[in-house]
Amino acid sequence: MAQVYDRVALIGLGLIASSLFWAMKRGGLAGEVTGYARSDETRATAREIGLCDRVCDSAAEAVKGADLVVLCVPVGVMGAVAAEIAPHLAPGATVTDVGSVKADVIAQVGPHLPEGVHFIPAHPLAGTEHSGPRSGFAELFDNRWCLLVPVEGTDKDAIARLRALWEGAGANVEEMDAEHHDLVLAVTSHAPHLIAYTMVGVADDLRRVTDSEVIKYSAAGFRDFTRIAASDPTMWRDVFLTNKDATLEILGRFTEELFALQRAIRTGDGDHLHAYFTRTRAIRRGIIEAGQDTDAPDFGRGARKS
Ligand SMILES: NC(=O)c1ccc[n+]([C@@H]2O[C@H](COP(=O)([O-])OP(=O)(O)OC[C@H]3O[C@@H](n4cnc5c(N)ncnc54)[C@H](O)[C@@H]3O)[C@@H](O)[C@H]2O)c1
Ligand SMILES: O=C(O)C(=O)C[C@]1(C(=O)O)C=C[C@@H](O)C=C1
Repeated sequence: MAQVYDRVALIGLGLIASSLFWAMKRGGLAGEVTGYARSDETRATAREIGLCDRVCDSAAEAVKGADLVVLCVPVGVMGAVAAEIAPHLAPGATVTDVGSVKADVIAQVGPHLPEGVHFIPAHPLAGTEHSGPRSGFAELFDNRWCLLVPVEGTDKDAIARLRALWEGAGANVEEMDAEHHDLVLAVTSHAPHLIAYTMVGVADDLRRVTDSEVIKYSAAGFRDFTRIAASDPTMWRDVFLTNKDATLEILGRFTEELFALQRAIRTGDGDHLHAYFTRTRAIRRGIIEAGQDTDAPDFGRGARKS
């Protein structure tokens, strides 16, 4: 695969940055990759495991001369990091991010960037419940979506280059506008995470009553909830605080449906329950038939490493 950028800087060295680093190395997509993380400990780990060609002690040093800068920090601090790096960006460089929320990140970052720097927000729809510099792996983005959310008037060549990077990292790339992105992700990722957090919290409360039975006998569905609920607290706190409106809109609809199901159970309305579950089963089958579940063994892609 051809090199896409001469110099890439990764700011924040956790799951997504480390996965992108290994994917870039696998594909020969970047010349030199520099990296910076806020904590001494993370930088020391990165040096120890060879994460980045050069680990820098400041964000300013990491972005110096870079033609691509990737912000891989929690969405709540994107603006502060952008302010820190802005004076040190090379003219003509591209700044992108991997944040799970887009409108708020655009509002935070955009105002800090100087004229002549291209800003192309992005979001790879791939992750695990693990975090930190040791958690990444080169295959994370294989056959996953990466959404680019360019603001109006962005340079087409700069977009094409970022697209080539993500495709080289294994992802399928599409463009979307920020508001739509945030609503779609509220349905497919943010609200489901909140529900998982809540369900595990409920079980934990119950555990105090029934000793360790909830954990001991936990079935597959609940185990999946516990995996999701083990995700990084800082990342998810920031996701909910920055995608507030869309998440509250979806949770409102969720609550209405839940009340309707609750009522059907109380009144013994089996027809309602059966019709509802038939509809949801068809949705799952539609996803599988469209080949969009990369975890499904039906497609021979194997289970995802996490
Ligand atoms: N984990 C996922 O499933 C997933 C998937 C797609 C996108 N994202 C997004 O990617 C971004 C990174 O998530 P991650 O899972 O890699 O998190 P992570 O916790 O593994 O890594 C975050 C890194 O940012 C560093 N950091 C935090 N604040 C900083 C600051 N002010 N300056 C410099 N470094 C700082 C942390 O020390 C850490 O190295 C987030 O915006 C998240 O929303 C996460
Ligand atoms: O598989 C997981 O652990 C994830 O939660 C990954 C997941 C998701 O919801 O699908 C989480 C947050 C992202 O912004 C993108 C991907």
